[in-house]
Amino acid sequence: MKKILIATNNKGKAKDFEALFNPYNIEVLTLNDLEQDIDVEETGVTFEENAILKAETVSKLLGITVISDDSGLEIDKLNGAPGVYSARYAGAVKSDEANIEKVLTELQGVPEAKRTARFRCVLAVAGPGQETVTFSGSCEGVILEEKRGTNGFGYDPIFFNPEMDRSMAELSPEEKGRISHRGAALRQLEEHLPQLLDSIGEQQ
Ligand SMILES: O=c1[nH]c(=O)c2ncn([C@@H]3O[C@H](COP(=O)(O)OP(=O)(O)OP(=O)(O)O)[C@@H](O)[C@H]3O)c2[nH]1
Ligand SMILES: [Mg+2]
Repeated sequence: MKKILIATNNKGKAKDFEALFNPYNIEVLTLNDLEQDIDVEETGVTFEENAILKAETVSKLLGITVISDDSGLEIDKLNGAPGVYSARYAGAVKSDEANIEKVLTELQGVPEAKRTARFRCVLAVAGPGQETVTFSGSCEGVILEEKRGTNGFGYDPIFFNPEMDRSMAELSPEEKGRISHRGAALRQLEEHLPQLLDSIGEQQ
């Protein structure tokens, strides 16, 4: 079985990637599976900058081809916040719970029609001797007034997807993959898959 390293420490993302790579018979590994601790500082101001930064840093460090994911939630009423700061919106320590509370407080009293938002995801593929490439996807939705569902991670319980008529956290990983920002970006990456499989094949 081929293996691909996703340059992430986020276990929720890892589950999304597993659902998306399973059909290709590719095993998903993340930075949590390595012995050394790697945490790249995200100094970029766009998803693309951060995705490239994470992929290139980890690829150079390990000398292999990796995929990174930089993603986040943009809420129109909050002028696009939390955006690239989604992971640590409520403070330096990453807490999905505290982030959700902060968003719900900021949107208190805002009617449904003005609670529009989208998830964005940029994937970067970097490898030795290869030009880094990026792929992006987005997913439109509405911020709920309270949490619904227990699947997924991050803001999934308060992100309602009109297409599925459920919150992201009420979807199975496969259902989420069909409509999510990450799924959309990965389908873009599909065109690059032969090249990607070639480069990860050589690192077995
Ligand atoms: O409900 C959600 N469903 C999703 O599908 C999703 N995708 C991203 N996010 C949010 O955006 C941050 C990413 O920030 P981020 O790209 O810097 O990742 P991260 O710091 O969590 O891990 P790493 O990959 O950097 O190691 C995450 O923590 C989440 O808060 C999501 N929330
Ligand atoms: Mg991060």
